[in-house]
Amino acid sequence: MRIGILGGTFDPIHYGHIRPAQEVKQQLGLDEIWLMPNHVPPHKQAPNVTAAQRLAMVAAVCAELDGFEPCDIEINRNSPSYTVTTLEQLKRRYPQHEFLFLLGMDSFIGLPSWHEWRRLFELTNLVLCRRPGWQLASSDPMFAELENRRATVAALGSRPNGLIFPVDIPPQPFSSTEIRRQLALGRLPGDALAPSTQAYIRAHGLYRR
Ligand SMILES: Nc1ncnc2c1ncn2[C@@H]1O[C@H](COP(=O)(O)OP(=O)(O)OP(=O)(O)O)[C@@H](O)[C@H]1O
Ligand SMILES: O=C(O)c1ccc[n+]([C@@H]2O[C@H](COP(=O)([O-])O)[C@@H](O)[C@H]2O)c1
Repeated sequence: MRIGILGGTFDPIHYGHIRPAQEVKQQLGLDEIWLMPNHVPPHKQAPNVTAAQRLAMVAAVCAELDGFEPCDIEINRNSPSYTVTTLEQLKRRYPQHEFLFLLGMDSFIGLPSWHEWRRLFELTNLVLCRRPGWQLASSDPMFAELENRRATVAALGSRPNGLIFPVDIPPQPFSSTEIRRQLALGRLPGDALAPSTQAYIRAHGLYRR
């Protein structure tokens, strides 16, 4: 199977995660998307709710979507969720699958700060999703990286690593930070959250001040 992995803190999961992943699955004809919450985010403060709660919200969303699965490999590893470590673990555990790693433009611009980031290109292909508010300047070192590794859908199907596919998707102007801010003010941003996520947040009283 060809599987797209979207890793994230998902604090909480929102349509800026879900819709790009759906588009990627459809445009690339992937068999599945795995949504993978991290345990210890390498570059962020500790999440606002527990890992189990973030995974539960992700799992509820996956249950409503065809071909979406939650992946708990990082949650079950009690060490920083470095993506290269995870990809090696996934490849060992599922040698029969091909994995592609999905990420938004903000993550891509920050890639040089990731643990052993160049090894990502030995392990996988990247699918780059645009994100409102994040533009790749031609002076950015990642601009040249993208141009050197830019792939078509056909090329992506012929090589398992080293390529970047920038996917054309409708922009999704959502972020977990803004959603947490709204929730702390007592507002439920219904346009940004799946019904199951809204229900979980309400039932567990999450993100209140
Ligand atoms: N609106 C969006 N459009 C495209 N990609 C997104 C969007 N929101 C998040 N992503 C991508 O999804 C992955 C996981 O994101 P994450 O869980 O950190 O959400 P976030 O909204 O950026 O969170 P926070 O606001 O807490 O930083 C990252 O690769 C990120 O770039
Ligand atoms: O490997 C790293 O050093 C690394 C640094 C920052 C982020 N990541 C991964 O990138 C994904 C998105 O991260 P975040 O912080 O935007 O939620 C998630 O799977 C993180 O574990 C990975």
